[in-house]
Amino acid sequence: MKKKIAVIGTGYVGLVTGVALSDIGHQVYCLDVDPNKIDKLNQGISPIYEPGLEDLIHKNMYADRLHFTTEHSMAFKDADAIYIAVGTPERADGSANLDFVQQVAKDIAANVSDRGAVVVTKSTVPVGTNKLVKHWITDALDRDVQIEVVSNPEFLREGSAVYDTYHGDRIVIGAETEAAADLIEAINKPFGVPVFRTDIESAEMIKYASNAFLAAKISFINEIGTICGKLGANIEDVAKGMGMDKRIGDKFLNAGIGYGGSCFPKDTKALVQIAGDVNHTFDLLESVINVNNKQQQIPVDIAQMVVRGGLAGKKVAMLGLAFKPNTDDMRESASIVLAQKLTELGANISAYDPIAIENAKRLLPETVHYAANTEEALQDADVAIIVTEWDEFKDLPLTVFEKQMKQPIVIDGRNCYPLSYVETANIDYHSIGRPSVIRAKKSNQPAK
Ligand SMILES: NC(=O)c1ccc[n+]([C@@H]2O[C@H](COP(=O)([O-])OP(=O)(O)OC[C@H]3O[C@@H](n4cnc5c(N)ncnc54)[C@H](O)[C@@H]3O)[C@@H](O)[C@H]2O)c1
Ligand SMILES: O=c1ccn([C@@H]2O[C@H](COP(=O)(O)OP(=O)(O)O[C@H]3O[C@H](CO)[C@@H](O)[C@H](O)[C@H]3O)[C@@H](O)[C@H]2O)c(=O)[nH]1
Repeated sequence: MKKKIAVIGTGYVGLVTGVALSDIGHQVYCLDVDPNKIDKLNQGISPIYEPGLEDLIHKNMYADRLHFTTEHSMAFKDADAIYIAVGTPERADGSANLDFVQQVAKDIAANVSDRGAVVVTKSTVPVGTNKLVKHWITDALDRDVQIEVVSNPEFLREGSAVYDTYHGDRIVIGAETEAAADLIEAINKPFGVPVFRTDIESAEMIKYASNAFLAAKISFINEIGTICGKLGANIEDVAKGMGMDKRIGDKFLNAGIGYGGSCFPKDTKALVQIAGDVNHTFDLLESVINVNNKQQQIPVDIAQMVVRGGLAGKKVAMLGLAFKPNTDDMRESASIVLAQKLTELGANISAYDPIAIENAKRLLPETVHYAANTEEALQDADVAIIVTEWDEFKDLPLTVFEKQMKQPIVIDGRNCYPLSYVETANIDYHSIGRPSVIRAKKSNQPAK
């Protein structure tokens, strides 16, 4: 069943969704208000780094199934379904800002075909928003047009977004009517991903609850890691032993310097607000957020403790800037907080990331020097901090730290190397929730 679909917003979610929907055979019009993005896309250039995405853009543009435009009339004309995939950023109080969604609702009212359409919300929105969207559209309509709304939250991860779209664990469809749910289920059928149908409010909540639960798993393991560090236990083994219990599961138990990105930080805060709106204090989630904030301080504390004479005037190499590997996304990356704190302490930062440097330049202190490669970042450094676990760093022979640095002191915020390997190298190595390995003694020391 081939349909005409408009996807509004060509960011990480909208672009991947639009491209994938065209790839399974639909006629897709991706619309964005940013003409630069649309220009690039029309030249076959992806404005974001996402493995596999650009090839799919070329393939489906060539097959004449995938189109990019800033013209609402073109995107909305005869569309069976209109996907909303615009941002829902954080307001100052932590709640979700729905201004972009509301603007799209107005644009739909002004441009939707007379035969109507199903409006599908992919953006992460608070419970009740889809009904508001329907209200916004019908209020602004000057004609009698049939509009249905469907909540279809997105669960893709950046860095593996294309893969996730084809291999997701579930597609959640929250709809008011069977007919609207049937249409969205049929559109997605070629993906072969299991579908879970529910009411709109539950679908909206599934998205926030899922992200909050995953964030809680990370903060939990990070707290256990801190205790392990003080007691000489190894968080990696602890997580492995816990994860073998199928009820716990072995995913999302990697201790590190905390979660970042465009979703977990904002969605956890938004859920605290959503709960607050119905007079519930979400104590557990507030702790999850507090633990995450503390986690980003750990490499700074270690650096202050292990670099003789403090960090003022010292060269700190930061390896990795993106909030996770395989993305150029810098939103809420731990590197931002770290760079600020290190700069305040007078350190000279030399940073390297395989992909995210251009985006980093807009967010990190101006004094940060950007190196062309790992070796340059490490050259004569007094301490190195691994922020993002890119394969490039995980595959690095540890002798590079020995050779390049003034003092081979490595603070690994992502536990990239097995301790057995570190013990063969001539470096001081501190990681998260694992014993430190110190050059002179080469004996295990509990991390502070
Ligand atoms: N990034 C992710 O991994 C991810 C995963 C699941 C869900 N989400 C959710 O999906 C939504 C989008 O996230 P994103 O990361 O793709 O955002 P993004 O910032 O990368 O992209 C949003 C796009 O929408 C465009 N836009 C804004 N207003 C518009 C309008 N009125 N009309 C047309 N285009 C408009 C912007 O120019 C931008 O290109 C958010 O609600 C987010 O929480 C994101
Ligand atoms: O064991 C782990 C797993 C992840 N992280 C960190 O958590 C953050 C988020 O990672 P990940 O979930 O892989 O990336 P996102 O692209 O932010 O994806 C999350 O957020 C999206 C937006 O809502 C959802 O769609 C996805 O399902 C959800 O995984 C990153 O900073 C990771 O470094 C850890 O610290 N430890």
